[in-house]
Amino acid sequence: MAQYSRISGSVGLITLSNPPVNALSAAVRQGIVDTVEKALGDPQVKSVVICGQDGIFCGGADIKEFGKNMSGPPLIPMIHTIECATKPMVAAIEGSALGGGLELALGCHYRIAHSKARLGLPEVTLGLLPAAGGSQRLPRLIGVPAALDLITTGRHVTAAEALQLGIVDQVTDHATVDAAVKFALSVAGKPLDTRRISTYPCPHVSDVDALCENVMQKVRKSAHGAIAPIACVQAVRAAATLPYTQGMEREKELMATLYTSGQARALQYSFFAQRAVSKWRIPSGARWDTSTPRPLHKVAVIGLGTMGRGITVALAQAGLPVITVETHEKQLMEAKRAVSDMLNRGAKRRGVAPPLDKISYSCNLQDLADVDLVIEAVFEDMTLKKKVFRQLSAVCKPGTLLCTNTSGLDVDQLASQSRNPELVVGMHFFAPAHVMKLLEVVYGPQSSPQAVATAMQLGKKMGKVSVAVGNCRGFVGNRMLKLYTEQASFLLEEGATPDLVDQAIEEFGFPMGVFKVSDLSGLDVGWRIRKEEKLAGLSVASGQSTRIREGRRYSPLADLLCEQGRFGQKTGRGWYQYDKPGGRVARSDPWLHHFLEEYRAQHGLVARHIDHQEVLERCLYAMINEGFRILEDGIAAGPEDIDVIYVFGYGWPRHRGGPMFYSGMVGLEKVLERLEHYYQAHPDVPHLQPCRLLRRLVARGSPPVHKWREVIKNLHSQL
Ligand SMILES: C/C=C(\C)C(=O)SCCNC(=O)CCNC(=O)[C@H](O)C(C)(C)COP(=O)(O)OP(=O)(O)OC[C@H]1O[C@@H](n2cnc3c(N)ncnc32)[C@H](O)[C@@H]1OP(=O)(O)O
Repeated sequence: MAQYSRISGSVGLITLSNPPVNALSAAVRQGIVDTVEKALGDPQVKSVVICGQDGIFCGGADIKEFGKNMSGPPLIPMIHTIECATKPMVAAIEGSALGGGLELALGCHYRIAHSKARLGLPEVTLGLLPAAGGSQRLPRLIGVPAALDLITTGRHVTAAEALQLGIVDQVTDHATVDAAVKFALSVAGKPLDTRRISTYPCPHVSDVDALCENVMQKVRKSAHGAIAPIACVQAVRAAATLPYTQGMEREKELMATLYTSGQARALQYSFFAQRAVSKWRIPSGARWDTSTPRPLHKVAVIGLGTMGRGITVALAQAGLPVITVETHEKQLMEAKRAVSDMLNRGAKRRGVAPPLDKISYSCNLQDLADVDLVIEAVFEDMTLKKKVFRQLSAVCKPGTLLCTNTSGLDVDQLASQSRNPELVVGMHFFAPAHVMKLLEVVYGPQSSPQAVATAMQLGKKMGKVSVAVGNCRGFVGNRMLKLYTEQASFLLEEGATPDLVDQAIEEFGFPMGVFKVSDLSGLDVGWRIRKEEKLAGLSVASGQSTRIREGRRYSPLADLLCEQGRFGQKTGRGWYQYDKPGGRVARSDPWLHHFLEEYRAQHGLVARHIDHQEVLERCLYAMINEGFRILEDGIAAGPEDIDVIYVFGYGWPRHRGGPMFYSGMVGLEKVLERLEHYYQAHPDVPHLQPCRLLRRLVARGSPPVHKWREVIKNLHSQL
């Protein structure tokens, strides 16, 4: 797992070999120990180059080994031996040097990187810290402020930035190993005392305590309860204040707490879940590795409201020529200005030229005759969307893929409007579409493998995490969200306040509570949909109780607020009050509390004490139960799909893995027991009734989440 050869007469070349990313598995570590010993013991070898096979230096520790019994040589002494070597050790960095890979390179005396290489210590994203000396060597090499930035965020830096920071000694545009060998020849025999990073004093910072405290506060605010970023700050502080050996002890202590934490498990699960969803397969049998996407030369977006604009920006930034269509010239020009502004701002941030020339603007649908794919982003109205699909079907060339950006309407109904329903899929983007990472690709029973593959690949090209899901009301994300928001409203009826509910949810780790999100997105959006569904407004059947719809409990609270013109931030009033329409800072609203009291009195409801635990159980378990139903229905292929959707699209705290993973952490028996309890207390809320899959999993001894697919398969085969 590490190959050894001697080249140019006196350079020992060690090549890490563990495709695809040369992760430091037990075998690779053993290989490094053996080959380093060989190189150091060979009198003909005067210097050594360490590189990785297939254009990648090393992706770090083998994450698959985490949580298993440790075998093979540990990293710390291995890197220490390299640093102590009396022959110059040179790291030749191509592709990536991440985590343990960069720590290995920091143990070397010199680092030469290819200009396209990326370097970083992303352990924090896996719930860990760079515990193979990285937290102690990096601050000594580049200073405490820069090390704090890299280690607490886990961000990857380019070779150019790495050179500027002093992480690498040389950057090359040519063959990296050749450059490193040449360099190794030039430094053979030179003293190494000044090249051992662990012996460096940490560069002085005037008030290290204040600096660390400042970063700690920032990290606490953005971490939403994640513990690894905090441990990272503590480890770097140790580097700044303690001698190296004591700093290493502190690094070890901090790592011991993180390594066994549920958060590390959740984040590592999330890492693999994100990759698993790209290997999609759908009930028709089509799958990622046997379906060929269609090449896209030109794409179109119809409808330039908020969503259409964001999608256009994301497409242009991905380098795709886009033609956009709006009905009226005035709206088209307004949208053009907004899109250009967004592109200019994005380009300025990234230091590149804005891709303005990728976009053309039109008011004529006929201009779409030659596009390969259209994303329809018109108003969320089935009649309008159907009309657009009929028109597109008539205008576009044969083979054009028609995609709808609906957030929950029936994709099959839209497909039925097209001459080629097999070429229709949903592409559900999340607002703002040029920022949010999630894309739900919604397939119907007729969607061709090529249509799904093309939408999935387009999502990837746009930098999205794409998840293939089946067609149902709300798809995966919004279908589950409905249960969560519904429980939140019921809790208000029973005695809670928006402030209490949001506080519980934010303490759990969501960046924003359910009511703050509702104020931000606008209460009128849901109100319009509920009116269309005849759940709210004048079309509610007369004689219908205010709090019952279709025989189930219904909370009209949001409708009542809308009737008062309280649409959220945009009107300056919603579940909270704001200093002005468009204001962003939510303040508790005495009017709302009084309104809730009156509402309860009017409906004979007696307010009771509700604690954070109940808020979480009611809101989250109702949503999780629906997640199990979604798996039962085959709408999502596995729990990973649901979890990725929630982490990337709905602010679910990543260090809690996702709703399905979280249910496993809580214990499926407990989730089942609490749902049974709440269903008994609220028999008029059928969604609280534990679903079959949850019961089946508990009956099977609550297997870990990676085993659920087997149980789901068995359940499906019995249906
Ligand atoms: C203590 C802790 C220490 C010392 C650590 O080092 S923790 C690990 C730190 N390293 C990382 O966090 C890097 C993780 N990997 C990546 O960021 C990326 O994979 C990459 C930038 C290295 C390559 O990206 P890309 O080309 O897009 O490829 P994929 O991400 O799709 O990965 C390809 C497959 O490799 C598997 N993989 C990647 N890294 C690791 C790893 N460190 N250990 C084990 N396996 C890894 C990944 O899961 C993909 O597998 P498949 O899906 O193809 O089965």
